[in-house]
Amino acid sequence: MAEFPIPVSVLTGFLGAGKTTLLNRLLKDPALTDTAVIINEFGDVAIDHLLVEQSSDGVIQLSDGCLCCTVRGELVDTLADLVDRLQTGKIARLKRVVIETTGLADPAPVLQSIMGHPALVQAFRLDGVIAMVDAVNGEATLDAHVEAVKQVAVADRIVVAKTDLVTEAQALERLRARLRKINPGAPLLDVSAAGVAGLLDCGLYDPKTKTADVRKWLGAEAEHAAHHHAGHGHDHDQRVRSFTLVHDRPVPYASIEMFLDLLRSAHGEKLLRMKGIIELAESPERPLVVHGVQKLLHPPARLPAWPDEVRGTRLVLITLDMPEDYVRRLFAAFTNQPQVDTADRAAMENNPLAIAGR
Ligand SMILES: Nc1nc2c(ncn2[C@@H]2O[C@H](COP(=O)(O)OP(=O)(O)OP(=O)(O)O)[C@@H](O)[C@H]2O)c(=O)[nH]1
Repeated sequence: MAEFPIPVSVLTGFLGAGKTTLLNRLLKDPALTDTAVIINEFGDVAIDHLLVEQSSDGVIQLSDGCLCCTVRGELVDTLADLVDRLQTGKIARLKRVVIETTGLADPAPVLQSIMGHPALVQAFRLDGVIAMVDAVNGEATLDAHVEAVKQVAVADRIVVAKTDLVTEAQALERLRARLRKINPGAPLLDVSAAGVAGLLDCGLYDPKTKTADVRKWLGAEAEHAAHHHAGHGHDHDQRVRSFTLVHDRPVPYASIEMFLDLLRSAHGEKLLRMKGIIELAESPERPLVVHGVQKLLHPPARLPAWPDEVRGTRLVLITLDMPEDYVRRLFAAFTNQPQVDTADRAAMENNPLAIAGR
């Protein structure tokens, strides 16, 4: 049987970045037995060579015990089908699902289709997003396609592949620096060092151990936000911003809920990723971990205790073309922080909370 919710890892990366190559290697690790691999292909993207044969129902039992399926239609249907097979005993065990997305995909809709589905959200939980970047073509891809920048921005882990093909060490270092800048919270791994241990179980919150790796990425993000300069070049990268919202006192749940609702309804598609820890007024001893991708918020989880001595609310937002000033004002309004009045009229007019006459 399976222990629900089953962790789902999403492997993204541009066309030819090396996703299938890495996946084939990872699948040899005994830790990945009873894993279902779902290859999310659309349109005329070539069928991946992982699939040696097609079975009538689309699910193949590989010799090592893994299941493999290609999705041409709805990912949701395939996942629901896996749950059905488990429950009817057609599949004996299922420990994990890995979804390899098509190279052009924005991973957010994939994540949303799982986490936004009332039944699937019971059966599956997002473990993490792994983005692969090709060391040879990475820079050009990031320049040409904002989707590639988004893939990197939402990732929990970034893997640089084909480093063996790069002859110029400086070029590789430049790419690494750029990736760190787009997403400072995610560890950056060389494909040669990327194994199951570093890539899976990489989500923010682990329901088994009831712990969250909050401190690590919050620290990195905060550091990044503090040193974020306009920089130069890389138009797409410039559009991606990360910033941290901090409040030192407990916040009522209703305020946080309203803040998040407004933020998502006004700017959902600009909010690439949000992660954070919240000190609730109702129960300040047990921090609330929130974790979202675009409009979608994962079911918030409560930690049994604070991971360290730092209390308060810290929310990190990774955004694309989002007016930071608006978000800061909105957050300040909900956390009752006195607002510093600036001459930024546009921001005030855009603020649904702005009180007339003030
Ligand atoms: N030298 C070298 N070649 C690699 C590496 N990783 C992948 N490749 C090669 O790059 C090509 C594309 O790799 P795939 O693993 O198919 O890439 P993919 O991301 O799955 O590609 P799509 O499914 O088309 O998006 C293949 O010819 C691989 O053999 C690497 O680390 N080093």
